[in-house]
Amino acid sequence: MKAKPLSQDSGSRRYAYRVNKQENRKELKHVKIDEKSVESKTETLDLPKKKFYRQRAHSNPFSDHQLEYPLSPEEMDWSKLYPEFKDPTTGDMTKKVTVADIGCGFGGLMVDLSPEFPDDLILGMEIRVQVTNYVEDRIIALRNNNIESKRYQNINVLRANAMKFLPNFFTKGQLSKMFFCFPDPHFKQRKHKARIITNTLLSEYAYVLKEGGIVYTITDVEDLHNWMVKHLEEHPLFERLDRTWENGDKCVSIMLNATEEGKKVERKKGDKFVACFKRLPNPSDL
Ligand SMILES: C[S@@+](CC[C@H](N)C(=O)[O-])C[C@H]1O[C@@H](n2cnc3c(N)ncnc32)[C@H](O)[C@@H]1O
Repeated sequence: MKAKPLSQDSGSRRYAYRVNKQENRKELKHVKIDEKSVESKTETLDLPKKKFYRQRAHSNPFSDHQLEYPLSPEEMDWSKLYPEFKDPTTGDMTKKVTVADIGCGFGGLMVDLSPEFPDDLILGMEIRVQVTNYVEDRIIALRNNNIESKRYQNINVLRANAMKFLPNFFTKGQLSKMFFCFPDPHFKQRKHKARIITNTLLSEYAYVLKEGGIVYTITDVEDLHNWMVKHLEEHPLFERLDRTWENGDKCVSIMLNATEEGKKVERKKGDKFVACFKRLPNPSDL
């Protein structure tokens, strides 16, 4: 008989850990923390451990993953992800998501962006289930452990295929920043169509980005960097920003150092290639 993977073997530590975290997640995920409970609250939550969230390195972006997504942005209930930003009297959100980390992986970029942009709602989109669960658990723990300062209330993650459903989540011109940090390189020629920057997808990114909004890209794979630059430069709605701009931008320095992939590249003393692009006005608006 074939052995079950550890994640499904009810006797394994990983299974027990995941079940426990899942219960926690169900209980804490959408809870707005009651300030009155702050004084009596002493329990700190441990940050999740990556070893319990292992899964395959890649997920096919063309598969049908049975993902949940709203029929239109109006149907999305953001208050579940950012309960602190729900107006208790009107029930409306006081802010909209304006920053998206596409393929956020383990969420390091959002964690570092959060205190720098406390008034922006930042959303990570991640296709892999266990990686998304890890980020959810990380944010639950960070919020819980920073109740008084209310830090990390402006970040959250959604399991989503960013190559398929972006306009279901965001209205036209909603975003001011989109990050593509160390995207999967899909090295083989026949797999290039699975890359997250393509002509068609760039038009979708241009739709959800506001005029003057920024696309940030970083990778350690030079060929992928050249690919992203070529496609973005060829697109009529994007213009590359120069090195001086990059050097003066706070997000570039965060992006260079905060992500888990970036740290891995750092340890191996690899190169990091950065390119940033500004969303231009639609020609019809000129
Ligand atoms: C190499 S990792 C980089 C993670 C993170 N940005 C970092 O720098 O540490 C690429 C991530 O993108 C995710 N991903 C790939 N295609 C995606 C898609 N279509 N939608 C959402 N996430 C995707 C992968 O699951 C993976 O976690």
